[in-house]
Amino acid sequence: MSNPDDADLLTPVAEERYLGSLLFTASRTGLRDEALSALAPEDFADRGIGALWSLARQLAEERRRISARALREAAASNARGFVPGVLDRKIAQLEAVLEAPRHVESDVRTVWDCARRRRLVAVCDSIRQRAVAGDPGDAIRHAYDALAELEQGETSRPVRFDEMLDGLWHAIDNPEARPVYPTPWAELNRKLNGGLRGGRYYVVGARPGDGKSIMLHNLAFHHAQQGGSALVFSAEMGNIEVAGRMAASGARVELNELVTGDLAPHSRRTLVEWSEQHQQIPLVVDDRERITMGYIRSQCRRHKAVHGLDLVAIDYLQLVSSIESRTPRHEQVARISRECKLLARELDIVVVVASQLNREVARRGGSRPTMADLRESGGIEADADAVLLLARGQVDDGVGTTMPTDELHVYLDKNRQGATGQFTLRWEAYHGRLGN
Ligand SMILES: Nc1ncnc2c1ncn2[C@@H]1O[C@H](COP(=O)(O)OP(=O)(O)OP(=O)(O)O)[C@@H](O)[C@H]1O
Repeated sequence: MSNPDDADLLTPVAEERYLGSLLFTASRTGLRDEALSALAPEDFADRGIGALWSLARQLAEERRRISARALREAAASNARGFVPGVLDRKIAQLEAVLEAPRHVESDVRTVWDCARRRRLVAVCDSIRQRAVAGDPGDAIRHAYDALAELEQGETSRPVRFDEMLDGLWHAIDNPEARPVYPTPWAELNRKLNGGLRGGRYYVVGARPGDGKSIMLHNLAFHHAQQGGSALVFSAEMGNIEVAGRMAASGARVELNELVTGDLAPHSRRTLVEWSEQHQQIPLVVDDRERITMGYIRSQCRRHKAVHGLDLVAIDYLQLVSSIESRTPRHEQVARISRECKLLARELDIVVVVASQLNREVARRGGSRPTMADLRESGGIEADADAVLLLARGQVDDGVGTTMPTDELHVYLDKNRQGATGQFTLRWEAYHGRLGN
């Protein structure tokens, strides 16, 4: 703020005039209350005025009259403590620049605009500092994060009921404005009222080996095949392995042939043809092993800005590292889950996340998994818009043990926008796919 070019951002005159006219002359309390809720103490460049502002808010909340005397009394009883002489001078200063309350609205705008500019300048300064002194990759990620956070603060505000109704009617009359992305599975589409939607967070939970990755790969591939842009974070599996599974699934070639490289001539031909047809689909796999939500967020933002993005798949939640190494793991997982939800809302994209289940579920033997089994956090269940739990079908082999069948039971145990229920898919892991 020492740069002379920044002088306009300080706007002490507008601030003083604004607070003075608002506090001491505004007879219309509605106008005053609206202004008190529109600006926060930190929106003022002069910290003394910001402190007086928070006192005025306190008086308004207590339904007391705002006056110089009431402010002095409130300051005297405030735990933070105000220096009386300094406060008196500040109040006198405000009274000296008193103006008619008709300026209030334009002054609110001036103070608010300047506060936004100051925030933007502070963010630019921090980006510059990192660009000059830090790792360039980190600086770029920081820039994305910091600007997105700023933008989020700009756009999110409480919405009045009439505005909400306008939004609702707009959504009803323009269904194409909120696209639905069908999954490969008819029954799931029916239960989800057509398919997956932007802004929502879906969790797929299963025991190890029960098809979480297959489901995520099938979803992402299907989405990209329909022309939608998909980004898969595969901390568990390298990108060649993911490509192999997608190719086996799409071309209906045995996964074993791809894994061993021992392709029958017919399979090779099918695969060549399939590869030519699909090489341009908008699907990207990031197989970095150590990922954090910060990394995922910045990759998603960048991807969305450069290529567009509407579906992100994360395989799997418990492999996302936390930077808060001292907090208990269940709190870390709850936080990561919360951030997945925020990511979906902030970028208005589908976020699908695989999650491991607790060991308890294995000890219970054949019983089906429940949401309580989602490993390490009940937060996952609370945050998710929909929770799908997968379990291989089992039959008694006649000698006291069970054998897996070619069925995969899918339990939609949470569905924020529709009914819950259950359905069955065909287990075709040899092709890396789940069939209808
Ligand atoms: N070539 C293959 N042929 C037949 N089945 C296979 C083949 N490759 C993998 N599978 C089966 O696919 C399943 C793995 O599915 P998937 O990777 O989706 O499970 P997951 O739930 O993601 O497991 P994890 O929790 O270990 O990540 C296993 O049951 C495995 O036996």
